[in-house]
Amino acid sequence: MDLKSLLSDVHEILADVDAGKGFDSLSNQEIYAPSIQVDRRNVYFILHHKNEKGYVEKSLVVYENRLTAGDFEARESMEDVDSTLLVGDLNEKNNVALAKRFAWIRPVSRRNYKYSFGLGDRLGNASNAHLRLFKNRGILPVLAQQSIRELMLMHRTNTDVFLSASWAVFEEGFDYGWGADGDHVKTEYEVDYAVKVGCSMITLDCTEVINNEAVNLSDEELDQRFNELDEDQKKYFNDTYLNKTFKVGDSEVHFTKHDLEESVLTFYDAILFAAQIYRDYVVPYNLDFEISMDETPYQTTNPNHYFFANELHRRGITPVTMAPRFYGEFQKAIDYIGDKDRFERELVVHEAIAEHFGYRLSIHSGSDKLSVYEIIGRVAKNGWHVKTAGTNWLEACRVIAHKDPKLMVEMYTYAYEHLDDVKNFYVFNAQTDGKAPKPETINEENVLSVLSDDDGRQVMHTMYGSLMNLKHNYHYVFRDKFWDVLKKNQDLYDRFLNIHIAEHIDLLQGKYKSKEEALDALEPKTDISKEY
Ligand SMILES: O=C(O)[C@@H](O)[C@H](O)[C@H](O)C(=O)CO
Repeated sequence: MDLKSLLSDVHEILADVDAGKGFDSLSNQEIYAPSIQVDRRNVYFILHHKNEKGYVEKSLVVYENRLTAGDFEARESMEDVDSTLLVGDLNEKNNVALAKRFAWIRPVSRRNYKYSFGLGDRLGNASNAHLRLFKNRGILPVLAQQSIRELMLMHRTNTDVFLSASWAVFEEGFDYGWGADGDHVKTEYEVDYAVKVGCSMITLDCTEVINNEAVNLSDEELDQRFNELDEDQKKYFNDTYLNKTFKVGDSEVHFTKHDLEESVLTFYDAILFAAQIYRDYVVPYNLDFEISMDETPYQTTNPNHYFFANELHRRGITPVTMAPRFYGEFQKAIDYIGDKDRFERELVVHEAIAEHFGYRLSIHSGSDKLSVYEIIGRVAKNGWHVKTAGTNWLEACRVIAHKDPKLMVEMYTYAYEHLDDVKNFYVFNAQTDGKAPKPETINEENVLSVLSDDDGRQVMHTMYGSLMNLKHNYHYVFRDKFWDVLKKNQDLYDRFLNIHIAEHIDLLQGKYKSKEEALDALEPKTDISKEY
């Protein structure tokens, strides 16, 4: 690296600051201008250098008083008067050093934000595009959001997820605030893991402690099971809820005997677990707390939701968000399935319950649900948290389908033929309905169509781990080729991400009133891949 030339770049930046100029005409165009930070006479920025392979290599440049510059790990450096100019990697040590200087590269709670959006980035290279889209939108992006399931299947660590998000925040100069979610944590071990990495939020997934048998019991069986409880428990539950109607906003929630007994037998274990995690982790670490029950096989009724929220409230617990399992199907990678009118009617009551107890609703598997975002945006007046994740991975697959269709055909074929790999991790239509495009019908000319087919999308959405970690003779079968294509086409990936997530938030924020209107406005009318 030509350090003398970099030193003149630093002096040019300082001169621009003194002259009150911006950084839009710097001599060195490898300086990524949004990353420039100037603090007194100290200067920090990220360099983008395109190497011979066509990959963008990123380096951190720091010009800081020599008495403190030792916090950073330099690849190379030089002294200049009382300062040190150094060039380093975007690694954990340098991220920690920067966080001492810029607190906003550390995640914050969603507590003070009305709108927040989960952007699970399975590959670790989507956050820059996301941040450029979220600037000035008034939505807190939860950039670091990978479930334990995704970490395990992708062979990633939460540290990697956290750092790739934090570096993107610095690089884009995004000081509005961002979140890091220990997503779908189910045990104390997983909660502790998320906390110790530095997550600002946990999504406590109660699936394992929710009793799903209760919902299938007859009234007699339910009553028999309920009457096995301690006398004082039964007295409390009956006195508090039986045949009671609770007013929440303009709505009401009524508890029949069935509602009460089903709610207790289904959720009381989960309530006690959530209360314990709250006591042992949320309070001590001042965590942003989300409770999710969206991956249970049965819908969360309005009485179920009220019961859960009220029992938390009695214990002095108010989550930031709660994720019931709403009416209808919120499956991975495809639009909402169900009666939208009934979805809206019940969402209104769920929203009233959330407002009554002081939290927001969280919409899980929120990606691609374009047909109900207008409803959610309009009904959730208290604000919303929408969580997407695998949908960004599919936009990376879109780059592959455009730039290396042969590779995409091979990946889809493998995913289709090995779909059983994920049968213990996900539940989706493509596993059973036999509608996914058959590999023998897919070729280099039509492989892109897989990403606009519901079942094809679900096959690719869930098989990310199998695809990226498959080896033959100790070599990765797809991973290295996948990354080679993606790194050479990061700009195209960023463009696809921007279009795709804009469709989500423009509908949620009411810019467009229907899925059709949003797609017509945002979906390219030509093959934009040819521009890259
Ligand atoms: O695949 C996963 O485990 C995640 O994408 C998870 O489903 C996601 O974080 C979520 O809950 C919202 O889509």
